[in-house]
Amino acid sequence: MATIPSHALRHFAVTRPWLRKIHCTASLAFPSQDPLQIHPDNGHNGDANAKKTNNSNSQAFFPKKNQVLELECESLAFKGKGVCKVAGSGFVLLCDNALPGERFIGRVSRKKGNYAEVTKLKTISPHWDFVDAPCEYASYCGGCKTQNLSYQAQLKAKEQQVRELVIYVGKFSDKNPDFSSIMKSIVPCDIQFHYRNKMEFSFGSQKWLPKELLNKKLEGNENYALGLHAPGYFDKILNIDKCLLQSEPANEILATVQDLWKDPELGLSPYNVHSHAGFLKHLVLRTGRDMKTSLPELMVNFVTSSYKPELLKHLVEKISAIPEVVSIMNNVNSSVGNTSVGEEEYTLYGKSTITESLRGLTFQISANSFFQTNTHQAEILYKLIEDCAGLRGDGSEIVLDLFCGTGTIGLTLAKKARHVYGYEVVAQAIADAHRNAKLNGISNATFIQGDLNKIGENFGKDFPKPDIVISDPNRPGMHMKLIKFLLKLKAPRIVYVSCNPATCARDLDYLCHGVIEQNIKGCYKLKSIQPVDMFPHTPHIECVCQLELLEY
Ligand SMILES: C[S@@+](CC[C@H](N)C(=O)[O-])C[C@H]1O[C@@H](n2cnc3c(N)ncnc32)[C@H](O)[C@@H]1O
Repeated sequence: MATIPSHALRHFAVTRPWLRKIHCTASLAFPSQDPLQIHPDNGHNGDANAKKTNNSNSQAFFPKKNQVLELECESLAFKGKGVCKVAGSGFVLLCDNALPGERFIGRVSRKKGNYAEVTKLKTISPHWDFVDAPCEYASYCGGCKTQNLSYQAQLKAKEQQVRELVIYVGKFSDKNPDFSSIMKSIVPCDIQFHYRNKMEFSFGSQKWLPKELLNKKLEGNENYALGLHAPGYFDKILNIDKCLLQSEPANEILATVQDLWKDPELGLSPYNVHSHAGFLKHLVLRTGRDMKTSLPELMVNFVTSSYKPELLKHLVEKISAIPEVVSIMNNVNSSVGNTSVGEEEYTLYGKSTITESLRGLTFQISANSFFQTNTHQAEILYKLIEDCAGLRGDGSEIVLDLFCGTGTIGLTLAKKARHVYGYEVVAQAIADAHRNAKLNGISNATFIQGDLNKIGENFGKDFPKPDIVISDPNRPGMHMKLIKFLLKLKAPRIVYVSCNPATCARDLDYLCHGVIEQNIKGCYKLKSIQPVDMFPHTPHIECVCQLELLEY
């Protein structure tokens, strides 16, 4: 199963080979042709010669596993990895935690076809836009990969990534005079810390320490850790006392739990993912807002392997004394799986939901409901979606909200529409969407549970032809069945919201240029693509794309 169509990759694989790793549910198979082959009619002849040079260089140089190299990072790519080259060679090596302009010594950890991965050993000279990372864990924690890159440089790197994907995977030529008006500048997030309304911490029996601290002896239950998973490990936890991405009251709760939970008198133990013994699995902190006072209100969710409320009593007493805490929940997940969603849920203190508002609507959020994790930037994102949807506001239009989650996008559009139809695979999210509609007095919205990867011939018969389709898939993007359905449906407008610019570019290519291998014509014109930074310091990029049906 592969995703990026061969015609796009012929060119792109040479300089951006990691794109071959992007899997999705589309059914096209990646051809077994040599990805280094540059085809003369690939539509990017302007660059072909440069890439040929690059190609021959990269073939002349091929590093061995464990080889130590001096490298320079040129840009950031997929998952925030640095794109690096050996001086004088076009060969691409990807490195975690390498930033543009940085020169460093790295060891080849993995060879992958026509590129390799390296582990950074030592920085020779730092990157162009170095800033001191405010978080003490930034160098070790896999969450904020770019905290010591200036925010302006982070934005530039994200914008460049989207632009390259749109050109090389989406096949929208930057020589086209409309290109600069289609490709919008990234919308920055004006709150760069404390923006996350949800954080999930894990308890573990193996504390992870970075190499430089390894000689610090760990004794007794000092091995117990509460924090974030060490990058690349499912069983090792980086112990942390605070996270600069979450709210201040959430940090107060984390610090209170850290102070207390290792006390042997409480009899608490972390869950061991190997032996499956132990009680505490996760601590999930969610920040909402009191609708009357606009002050923060917090939910604390202890995920445990069994239901033993007496063990949590002391923690609950101390945490409930923090004024912002309005809800303490206990999700019991007795399976060997280590997710935070329990098969049973108990309220240990206060109410079972917290509230938040978005575009003037109120949402009730339970421990396991999906809600956009950066509320501040979600306001901006949803305004952009509304602008792109361009509803007339006379209540005559039908909106189809694909991958609707808890219905937030569709509900914010409902007041201007005749009817909204939402589709989503998770039953709980559909139940939340109905609850949210009721809570906001919205009666012109229907939410239906269904798997959009498995749509059949009858899909589309249960709702009238939409005037506007909103599609907001998760990272794998849209399934080929859904692409074909949309190309047949021919709704006048599509707003494609994406959290993965690579699969987004691929799907835009299909919708606008067709699926060449299957002799299917595209029928949309890309009007705009707007990158939005929802998560500063992380590699994530959101995009809002506006597509209009071509007139024949
Ligand atoms: C990026 S979220 C968008 C949620 C929502 N539009 C919002 O803004 O809150 C993607 C949603 O797609 C849903 N989803 C994933 N795969 C799906 C599938 N095959 N069929 C239907 N929904 C799916 C997920 O459960 C998730 O709620």
